[in-house]
This record gives sequence, structure tokens and C-alpha cells, in this order.
Amino acid sequence: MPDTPSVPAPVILGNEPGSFPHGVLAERHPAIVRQVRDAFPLDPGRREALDALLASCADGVVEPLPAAADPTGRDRDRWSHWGMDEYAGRSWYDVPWLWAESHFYRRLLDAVGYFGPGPWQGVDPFRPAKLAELDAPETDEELAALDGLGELPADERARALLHGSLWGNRADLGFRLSDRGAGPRGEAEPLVADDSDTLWSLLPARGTGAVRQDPATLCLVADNAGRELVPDLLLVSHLLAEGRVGRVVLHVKPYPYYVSDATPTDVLDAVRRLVAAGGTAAGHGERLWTALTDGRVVVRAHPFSCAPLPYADMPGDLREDFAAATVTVLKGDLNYRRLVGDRWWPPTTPFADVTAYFPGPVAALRTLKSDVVTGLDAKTEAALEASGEPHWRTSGTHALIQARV
Ligand SMILES: O=P(O)(O)OC[C@H]1O[C@](O)(CO)[C@@H](O)[C@@H]1O
Repeated sequence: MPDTPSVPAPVILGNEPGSFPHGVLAERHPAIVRQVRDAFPLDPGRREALDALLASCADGVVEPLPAAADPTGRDRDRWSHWGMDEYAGRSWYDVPWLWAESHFYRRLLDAVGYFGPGPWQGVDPFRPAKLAELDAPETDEELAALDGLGELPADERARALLHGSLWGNRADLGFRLSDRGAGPRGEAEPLVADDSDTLWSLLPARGTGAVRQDPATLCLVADNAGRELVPDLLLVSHLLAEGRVGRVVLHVKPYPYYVSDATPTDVLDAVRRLVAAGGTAAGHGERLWTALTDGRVVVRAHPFSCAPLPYADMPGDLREDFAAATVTVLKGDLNYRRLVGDRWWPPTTPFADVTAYFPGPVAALRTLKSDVVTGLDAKTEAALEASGEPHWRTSGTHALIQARV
């Protein structure tokens, strides 16, 4: 019998040495600080602030946002509402892991002077890496592969673009033209849940005779910039071209976050990259450019997109946005954690139950990069446990497409 979430599972913390969340706090965060320090000729004040953050990561406690970190005061009010008053003074390791990670990125931006005033105001510390990825020769190859998609039957083309967006979450824009589900029996398959039929049923193509709400609106809650955002935008362009959607609301982050999360600037970089690519990719780029200009594609950067909280706590205006959509598709691991709650759910907990609060049809496209997972059937869970892959939850080698109407 599937597990039901009548009693919420424990929230994931980072306080168990050897666990994946602990490793992120203890190793990955300091590595990110060092990387940012090396990537820019920061002045002594900024470098000192980064060193203080490094020391805090090692053995410090969560501190309230200093006034200098937020000249308008608005963000301090938000963070106080988001749990700062409760968590200040506690160890990074003992507060919810989602909260600690999210707060780390806010502190990192303070340290580099992102919120200004000063010369570093608004400078994205992750931009060099994002641009390098966008300009990589692999991106050219992947975009050139789009030229071959035109020969495929419509449903295969749609599937390839959906899987491009899905696996793009592993920063891998490999278009999946073959059946990823196929594999020797008994092996854990790469796709551990596949509700794509449900997703497509919400977005039928024009001229298929299906009853539909017209024009359909897609809310796409994006994840990473660069080689994930590019296939996300290609999917958007395809859905517009096929008449599966008439309008797209693209949610991105208001400021740099989790290293590679997409901001409005990253959307513009990606669209420009497509336009300049030539071939089929340029056609998609031009379609997106036009759709941005005429309002069929709208970019939103809501403050809650960088909140350290699950979507169950979303504010009313965001709830209304999602409620108005034909379907909301959330990309990536972090959005998944926020959608279902960053908890130790038994993996067979139904996805529909943990997303019942969401104000409309919802889907997740995610490669598995953290411990949380729901909606698996018992056979799949058993195959994963028996697969000999100890890190199947976190290695990004498995993915899921989950949807509920
Ligand atoms: O880019 P994604 O798919 O949201 O993944 C980010 C993931 O990386 C981590 O920051 C560390 O693995 C997770 O906390 C987070 O869920």
C-alpha cells in the first residue's frame, strides 16, 4: 500500500556527518566561497567579508542580516518573515537544510557587495561560469543537433524536446531521441517515474480535436541558466509553435542563487545565444524574441523564488499566478524539494498527495540530486535499492517526470 502523508515526514537537516546535506554545508559551500574569491579582483573589504563567511560556514551560527546588507530594509523584513527570527543564533547544521543553503547564498551576495551601494552592486558572482557554459563548443553541437529534429514525427519531436529540458537539469543538453526507459530487465531505469502522458494531456496540440482551455497558459518555474535554460526555452518555443500553449509565464530568480540559477539577465543571454546560433536554433530564438516582445512570454522574478521555504508557504500573489495557469511545470532539484517539502518522505508517498495544496495542475521535471523523492512505485524503489548504486538519490543519473491534474 502506498504511504500517505497524513503525518509529515521529518524535515531534512544537515547535521549528520557523512550525509549528503552535511557535505554540501561543510565542503561545497566553502568551495563556492573560494571559487568566487578567485574569480574576481575583489577589494580588501569584500575579501574580508568572504573570509568571515568561510569561518562562519566552518563552525559558525546563523546571524541576522546586517543593516548594510539591505539598504532598503525590505529584504530584512522578508527574511524575518521567512524564519530568521527563529533561526538566528543556531548552527547552520541544525536548522532545516533548505533554509541553511538558501541563506548561505544570500550571505554570499552580501559579502561580494551585490546589494550595494558600491561598484560591485548587481554584479553576478556566478556570471563568468554561466557565460562560459553558454559559449562552450558542446552547446554549439547540441544546438546543431536540433536541425535533425524536423524530420521526426510530431510526437517524437515533442518528446525529444521534453527530455532535452528534463536532462538539461543535469546540465546535459543531450536530446533523447531513443527510449531512455529501455534497458535490461531488473536494472534501475534512468527515468524513475514518467507521467508525461498526463502532462501532454493538459497541453494538447492545436488541431488534435482535444477539448482544451484556450489559450493554454504554461507557468514554467525555471532552474539553472546556461545549458539547462536553453533546452527549457526550446521547449517553450516548441509548445508555442504547436499551439499547445498560447502564453508562457517564465519564473526565474530575482538574484543569483545556488550558483547557476537563472535570473532575467540569463534569460536574455540564452535568447541571444539562440538567435545567434543559426539553423533551427535561430528560428526558436526569433520566435522567443517575438513572443517576449508581444507579451506571449512573460518573465517574472518574484522574491519568493529565492525564499528558503517550501511552496506550501507561498504568498497570495504567487498562488494566484499558479492558479491561473493551465499547468505549472517546476524544473530541477531545488524546485522539487520546495514543491513536495524537503523531507524524508518514504519514496512511495504519492506525488498527488504531497502536492495537493498546489493551486492547480502541476508537474515536475527533475534529475535526482538530493535525498528527497516521492511518487515512486514499490517495484522501482526496490530496483533502485538493489541496483548497487548507493547514491541513486543524489548522483543525477536518474530523473523523473511527475504530474498531477
Ligand atoms: O540545480 P538543481 O537541480 O535545483 O539542483 C540544486 C541542488 O544542488 C544542491 O544545492 C546541492 O546538491 C541541492 O541542494 C539542490 O537541490
